[in-house]
Amino acid sequence: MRVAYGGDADVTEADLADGWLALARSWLQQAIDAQLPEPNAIVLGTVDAEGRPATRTVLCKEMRDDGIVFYTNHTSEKGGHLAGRPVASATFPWIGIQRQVTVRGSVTRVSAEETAAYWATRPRGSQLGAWASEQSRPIASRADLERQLDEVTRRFEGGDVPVPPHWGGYLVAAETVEFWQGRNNRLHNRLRVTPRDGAVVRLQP
Ligand SMILES: Cc1cc2nc3c(=O)[nH]c(=O)nc-3n(C[C@H](O)[C@H](O)[C@H](O)COP(=O)(O)O)c2cc1C
Ligand SMILES: Cc1ncc(COP(=O)(O)O)c(CN)c1O
Repeated sequence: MRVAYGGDADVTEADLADGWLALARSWLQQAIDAQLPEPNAIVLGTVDAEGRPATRTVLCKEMRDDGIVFYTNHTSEKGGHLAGRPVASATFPWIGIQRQVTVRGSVTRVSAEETAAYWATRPRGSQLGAWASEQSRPIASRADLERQLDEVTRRFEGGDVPVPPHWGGYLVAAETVEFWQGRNNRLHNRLRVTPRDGAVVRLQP
């Protein structure tokens, strides 16, 4: 497998004139228009107490001035990592449009109000799933997991499903944001922005 990159216009420092967020949103829109699967998926890297990295995919639910937001279980493995070392790296792997954006920075929880507002938009089935699963913990069988779902389904029958205390959003602060665009001969474009001072640095590919 050997794919030659290029064909579209070069991304340049001028594309960052309106800041990283405008460019990241425009690339996300291009990923959506190109019908990439799960265009808002990010590969999220965290580190454990010994500094060993771990990655998994989550969905970015908001891109805003101060960073990007995803939702998960606070008692999951990643939740444990973030409690101990509140830093992360998140990559949008838009390989189908020869792009990649990586946001790195400190991680904080979003407010309970913000989590509640997002929770309310989730389908009831996903809400029940968040109650039914002790994310990242072992379970003996699929049947046991389905029993846990039956149990919470009964518990919340006839009413709204509240936000689980173990569930919520995290903000990965945009301390650095790198825009990568594939080019021919592996001479890709890489622009790294530091939003705090607006500095843009071009990195060798
Ligand atoms: C496309 C895709 C999207 C996902 N989105 C989320 C998500 O938004 N939140 C989440 O908790 N897990 C999501 N997952 C599951 C995670 O990848 C992961 O398995 C789970 O969060 C447990 O991770 P952990 O054990 O490292 O904490 C997603 C998986 C895929 C493949
Ligand atoms: C375990 C888990 N939690 C949360 C999410 C995010 O889902 P939603 O879009 O329903 O918030 C996903 C998405 N695949 C998931 O797999």
